[in-house]
Amino acid sequence: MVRIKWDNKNIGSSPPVRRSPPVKSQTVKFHEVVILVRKLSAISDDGCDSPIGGSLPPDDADNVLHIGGIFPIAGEGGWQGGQACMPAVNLALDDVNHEKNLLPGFILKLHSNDSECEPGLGASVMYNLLYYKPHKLMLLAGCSTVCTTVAEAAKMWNLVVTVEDLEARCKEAGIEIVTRQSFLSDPSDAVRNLRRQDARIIVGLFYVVAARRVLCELYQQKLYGKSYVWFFIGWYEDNWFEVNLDKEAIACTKDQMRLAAEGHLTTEALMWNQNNDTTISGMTSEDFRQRLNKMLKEDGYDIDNNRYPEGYQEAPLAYDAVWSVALAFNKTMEKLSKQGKSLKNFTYTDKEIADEIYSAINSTQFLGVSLFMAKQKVSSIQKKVQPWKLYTMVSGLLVMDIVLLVSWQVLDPLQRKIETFPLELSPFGDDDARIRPELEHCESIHNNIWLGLIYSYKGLILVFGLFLAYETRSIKVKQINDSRYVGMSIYNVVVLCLITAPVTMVIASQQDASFAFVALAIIFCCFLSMALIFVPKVIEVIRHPKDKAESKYNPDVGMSKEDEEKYQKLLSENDELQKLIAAVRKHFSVEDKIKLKIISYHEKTSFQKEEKIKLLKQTLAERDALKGGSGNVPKDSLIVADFVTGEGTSDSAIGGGISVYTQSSRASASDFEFSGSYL
Ligand SMILES: NCCCC(=O)O
Repeated sequence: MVRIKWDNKNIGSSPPVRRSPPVKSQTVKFHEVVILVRKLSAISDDGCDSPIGGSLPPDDADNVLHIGGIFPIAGEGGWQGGQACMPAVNLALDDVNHEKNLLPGFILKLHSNDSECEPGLGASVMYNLLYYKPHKLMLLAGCSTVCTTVAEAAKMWNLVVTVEDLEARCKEAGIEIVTRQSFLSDPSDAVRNLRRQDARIIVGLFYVVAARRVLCELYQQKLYGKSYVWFFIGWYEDNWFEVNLDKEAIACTKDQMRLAAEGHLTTEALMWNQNNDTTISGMTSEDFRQRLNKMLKEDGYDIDNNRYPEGYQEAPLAYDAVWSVALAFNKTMEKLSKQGKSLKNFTYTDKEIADEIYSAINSTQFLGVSLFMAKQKVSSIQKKVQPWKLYTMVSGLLVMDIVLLVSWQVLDPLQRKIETFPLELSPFGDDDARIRPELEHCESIHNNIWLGLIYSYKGLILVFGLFLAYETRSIKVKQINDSRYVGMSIYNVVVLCLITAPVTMVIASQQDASFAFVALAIIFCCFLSMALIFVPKVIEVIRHPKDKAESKYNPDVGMSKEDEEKYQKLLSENDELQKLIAAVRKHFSVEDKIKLKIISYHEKTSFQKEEKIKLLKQTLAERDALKGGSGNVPKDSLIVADFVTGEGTSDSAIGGGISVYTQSSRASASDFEFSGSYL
């Protein structure tokens, strides 16, 4: 899922990563998921904003499905992608709500607030969304650092932290991580430590404002040039290292920044669907671009002069995210209506329905305006190789064998032939006796032609098998990840054939030796091939005996081995968390738990965040007082989904994924029961 983007308009196929041309950074695009945003406008009494889409029914109407959003719009220094994603979300909600075959009789309504890409504020927004009615079916968030906070505070998102994932992968690949540095606002000590540790390959995970500071610092401390390799996040604007220098009081000139940035590597997601296919909404991605541009122009952005708001690249992901939520709800509702139930009355204590929702989200596939969804459509198509096709192919090969062998037998049957040798003296010393050795052959008249025919046909299949194994060598799809073993088996067959064929020709006249040699070669070959194909499967079944039982969570999607392992890990962590939650629930009140969870997270972070905790605690206390101490979070439970990107800051970053969690009780914002796995 890697693409390389050489410039913003020319997103192409996959050339290898290499050093960038002068000044311009090269960009490797990674798969990116979805960020949703919502304008911080028209804030209503409940602390959240009014619905998108004009004259929608009131909050408590039976036909409204509520979702929550924590999105980055204002603020500085982080990622304010909501500026462009918000119009995309507006478009999507409008389209979804006007699609009469989708959620018939219901509309989707988003309640959101601005996190400013600030973790503390994000936690407060989350609290408000959970605390006030109406109950939200799902919570969406964007901006990695906020997602991390929400994940920590809510103790349920369990997303892979980027940095940790990167470290684990480096370890797997035998790459030693010399040091890991983080900083709050001044990177000089962090850069100095890198120099001290003699780090030469450095991965920087921070937002663009921090990136400019780091770049200037590494210029000052001379950590640039051919002796260093810097990796930065790729979604910064193209000339990020030479803009806003005065505004941000960067103590380097443009030339110095250019020099320091020379040759750095960046990674970025390919977000726009590159095909001109009509997508689920009836638009092509170009139609979507034009509609979005029109909205942005109306909002005052000078699109004609390439002045795009932040998050423009991610806008199709935001648009598709709303469609995926709507489709998943739709699927769940159809199932529920057959059982006389409704999504509207859903509580997450109902594990069965929670599983239905999770399964619906996991198996939702459509062609969207973003590459994320377009790629899903292409897909794990590959996975829809039906078993009957495989059976047909194997049967075809078998029929071919039968035809060849029968033709051989009918047209030129194998016959017993006797080869005689010159008379030999008797080994018993009898002068009157001579022995004539005879060798029985079982062959046809045109034996060599038939053998040549069969060898050529089998040889072709062997070569084709090698080709397939080579082509699928990097595919990690469970159903077809035999390629390595198939390759090894074919290699084994080829080597044994190359040895056995000439040897049997040479020793053909020594019948017993020839027979033994061929028989042993065949047995060894079959044994090894079958062991290579089946032993790993048996080991897999022994290691993950529960796989089959849990396949209901993900009936249509083939998971990679990696995803499966993550999934298993999450399931066991989930069990632990549930036990913990049950234990904690016995001892603390609802409000205590919310405070404790949020406080424990923030204790781990910065002074700045602690300040926000104080505010949050104050808010909680005020609300306690207002509600006479009985301010519970909504009685019904909540489903939370995360559509986040895969990058973040150096001390708190978050991996991409779509996760669904269910709140196991009305207890607290952080008491959630995880009920699914990553995509
Ligand atoms: N592509 C923008 C990602 C922003 C973030 O992860 O915070």
